[in-house]
Amino acid sequence: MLSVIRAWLRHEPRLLAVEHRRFYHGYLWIYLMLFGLFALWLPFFSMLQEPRLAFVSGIMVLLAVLGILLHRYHQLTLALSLMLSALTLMTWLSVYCFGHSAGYEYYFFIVMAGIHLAPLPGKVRVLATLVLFIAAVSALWVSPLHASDGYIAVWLMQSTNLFVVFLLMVTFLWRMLALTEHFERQYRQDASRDELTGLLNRRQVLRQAERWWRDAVPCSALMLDADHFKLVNDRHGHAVGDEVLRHLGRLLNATSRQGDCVGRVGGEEFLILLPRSGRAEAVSIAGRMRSLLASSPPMFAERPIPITVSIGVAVSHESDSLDDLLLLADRRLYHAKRTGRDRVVAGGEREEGASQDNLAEPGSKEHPGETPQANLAAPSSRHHALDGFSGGSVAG
Ligand SMILES: Nc1nc2c(ncn2[C@@H]2O[C@H](COP(=O)(O)OP(=O)(O)OP(=O)(O)O)[C@@H](O)[C@H]2O)c(=O)[nH]1
Repeated sequence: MLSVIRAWLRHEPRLLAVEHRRFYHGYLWIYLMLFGLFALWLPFFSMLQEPRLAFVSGIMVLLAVLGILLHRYHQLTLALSLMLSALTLMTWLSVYCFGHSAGYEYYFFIVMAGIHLAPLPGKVRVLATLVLFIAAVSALWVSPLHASDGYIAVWLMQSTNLFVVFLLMVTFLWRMLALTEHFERQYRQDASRDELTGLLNRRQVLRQAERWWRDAVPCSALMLDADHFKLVNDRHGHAVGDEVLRHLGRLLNATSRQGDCVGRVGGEEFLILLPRSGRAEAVSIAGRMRSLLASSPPMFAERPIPITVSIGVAVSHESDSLDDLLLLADRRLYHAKRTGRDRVVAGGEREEGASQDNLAEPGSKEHPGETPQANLAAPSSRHHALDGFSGGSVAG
């Protein structure tokens, strides 16, 4: 039962704008605490033989339940107005009955915090603060200075109220801060991840490359592109194409080592950075990626979807700048595509010579003037003739 209530309360309001999520969770917490407070006041006021206040507390408990329900179903402003009005009224009546030395006036500060931590328009905040101020002053005017005889010691009542207000205020602020931190971390993570595959996105992987290059960390770059991916989309549909990309992402993650950096930098193009790895190790990892894909292809309707990848490998000591390194990896990827796909190209005399010729116009007939640099600057738009598959190989 408790877990059902907890799950119901913890339900993430996806339909809410992101800037309102913190407000939703933080205020739900404070509404629950107010519900508890009103529920405690009911027997407390009955004990003090204040039937009017006990009766009002009962009504406040019901209003708090209503406020929580409204809030839970995203009627945030309505719930806020209801809860803050209820607390103001309750505070006003308590000050009126017990006098303004019993500590009830402190609850006006909770209302004040509730107004100013909510995402309300500036004018509404000013107006609400003014109304609250008038309510607070009028309560002090009409109430006696000291709690009348017959109540528990005034100092005890005042201290208890002060304690409760401290508790509410600290919990509220702590909760709002914790939520702010939590959501900031989540947004930062969302901003650095590729939504489809969960890998790093283009900006983050390039940022990591810049960091390593600046710190002179030797590394290899693997530029990987799915072969004839358009055919997968055309034959099986875009949703299956997405699943294939996810599968590829998982596979790249599985084959990379701790500390490697794997990102999706274009539609079906991935960049893998291997710090402190030479050419031999990079080629071996690239080969492992290819063979793992061959042995565990993505499945659709319990049938494998044959897919291969082409990979261009470049090593940092071959280049004078990061741009050059990535450009070289991209050229080799392009060369792998031109020479049959389903292969790793990692440099070497034969490939370099051939690639120089080929790369003078790398955009091919379909994209005259497209350069590998253009491929780096924007998600892949490389198109090639659909020449037949050739057996996998490692050139270099
Ligand atoms: N399903 C899916 N398809 C995508 C996504 N991003 C890009 N694509 C598709 O990927 C295909 C890329 O096609 P091309 O650039 O012609 O490349 P290709 O068919 O893989 O051919 P080669 O790279 O030459 O082997 C296009 O059809 C895009 O629509 C994506 O996020 N999901």
